[in-house]
Amino acid sequence: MELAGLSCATAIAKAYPISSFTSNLPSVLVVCGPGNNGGDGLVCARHLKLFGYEPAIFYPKQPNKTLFENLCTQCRKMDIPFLPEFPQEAEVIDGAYSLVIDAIFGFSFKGAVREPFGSILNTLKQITIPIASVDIPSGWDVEKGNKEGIQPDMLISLTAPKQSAHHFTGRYHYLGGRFVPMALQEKYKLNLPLYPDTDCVLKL
Ligand SMILES: NC(=O)C1=CN([C@@H]2O[C@H](COP(=O)(O)OP(=O)(O)OC[C@H]3O[C@@H](n4cnc5c(N)ncnc54)[C@H](O)[C@@H]3O)[C@@H](O)[C@H]2O)[C@H](O)CC1
Ligand SMILES: [K+]
Repeated sequence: MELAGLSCATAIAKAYPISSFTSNLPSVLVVCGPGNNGGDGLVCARHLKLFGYEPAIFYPKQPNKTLFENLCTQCRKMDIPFLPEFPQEAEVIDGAYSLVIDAIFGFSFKGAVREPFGSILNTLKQITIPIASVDIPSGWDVEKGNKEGIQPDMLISLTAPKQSAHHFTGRYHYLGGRFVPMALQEKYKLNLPLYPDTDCVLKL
């Protein structure tokens, strides 16, 4: 999770460098879901802060587990605010932030979206600032995607692109999570591209 979150922040900093924003402290809204995809989001927020961005986190369903509690503690100690509620108006998000990180659901998402995430995703469908999705655009079927769902500007595929990545039409697709042992890559015929040097991300 640490390496996944670092990969996400690194890829985001490459696609949206601070110099590309009008503000030199670009505000980033990181929306975290209840599973490990949300954990990747928490780690990503921390690294974005270290890279000079101004992240704020919305984390409505926090699991009662030490791992996630510790990740939250680290964020708080780095003065990253946790929003008490989600801005329901798309215009409010467009006005307050430069970028949204979607760390709501990853590969374990299934069925119809339950609240509060249904309303959140509906609002995210209306914003005009770019969305960067961690691993899978939230609300998409892992294999089939979702034509009616959010359409992110960026996708960071972790470990390996999932089947639904074929439906991604945004500008930036990165691979991150350089931690799969060779034996596993061979066993599952992952056929992963080579990362350059010691980089933790690769633009696809
Ligand atoms: N395992 C790995 O190799 C790595 C995984 N990483 C990241 O982890 C996610 C997958 O995490 P997981 O905890 O399995 O699940 P999710 O975060 O995708 O979500 C589960 C969470 O969501 C709830 N849920 C499921 N469906 C719905 C729904 N329809 N409505 C509302 N809520 C739903 C469910 O109850 C759980 O609470 C993977 O994508 C990566 O981001 C790391 O990359 C490290 C390597
Ligand atoms: K996601």
